[in-house]
Amino acid sequence: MTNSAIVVAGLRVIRGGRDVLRDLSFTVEPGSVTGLLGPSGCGKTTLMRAIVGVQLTHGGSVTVLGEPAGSKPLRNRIGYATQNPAVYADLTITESLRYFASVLGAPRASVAEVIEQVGLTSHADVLVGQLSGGQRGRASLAVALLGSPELLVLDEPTVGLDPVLREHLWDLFHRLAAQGTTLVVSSHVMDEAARCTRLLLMREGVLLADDSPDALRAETGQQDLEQAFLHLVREKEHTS
Ligand SMILES: Nc1ncnc2c1ncn2[C@@H]1O[C@H](COP(=O)(O)OP(=O)(O)OP(=O)(O)O)[C@@H](O)[C@H]1O
Repeated sequence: MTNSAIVVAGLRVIRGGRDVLRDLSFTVEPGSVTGLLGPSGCGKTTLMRAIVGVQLTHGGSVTVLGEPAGSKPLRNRIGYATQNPAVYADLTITESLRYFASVLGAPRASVAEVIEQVGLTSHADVLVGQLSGGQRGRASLAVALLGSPELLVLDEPTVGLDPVLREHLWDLFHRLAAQGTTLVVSSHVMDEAARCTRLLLMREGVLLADDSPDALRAETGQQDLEQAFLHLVREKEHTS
């Protein structure tokens, strides 16, 4: 328990007067790729915000790498890529990353490395404002990778990408995990679930499942993870 990368206990968040996260509890092990999956609006982004410490919470606790979420010692240990790419339109990819590297105190040499990791080397000198949405998203992911953070929290990093690029990024996520990085990756596309070591399936602010893809298949008797998710939804509706 003490070695968990993330410990969430009884987390409650209210947004816009509504209970958005309701008494969530789970742990995330170091070096895992945890998929946060569920329909649009179920609370994935809110949970990620709570993990990185930028979300006002209304109960429970979130402990990250042994520290309270949002505390100062965590600042350089977490990389967070939001759904809205946070890179400057009037700088090139390389210029943007050099800027963020200096802010984070990351080595300048890591700039070319993270650009290569997200498959943007051929666009390194293109202005961010001239990139496609998917390319901008990858530039933002490159910022999150700077400084080799111990925990990467990635909000829908593969949205809008073609299958080849998605494969490339999932390979990268698993390579990073094999080196000890912990990754939490959200998606509302169930076909990405099979790529995770572990799944947190959410619906309406609660966890429907917290298991490996194989355990989920075995538990529900469904090979297809989308069907497994539907099975759990129906089961929950019967019991509530
Ligand atoms: N700034 C806000 N103010 C009030 N309510 C909000 C705000 N942002 C999100 N919400 C509400 O919180 C709930 C959870 O939103 P959240 O963004 O966490 O969902 P999500 O699962 O990440 O969705 P998506 O997959 O569409 O990104 C939604 O009902 C949403 O309407």
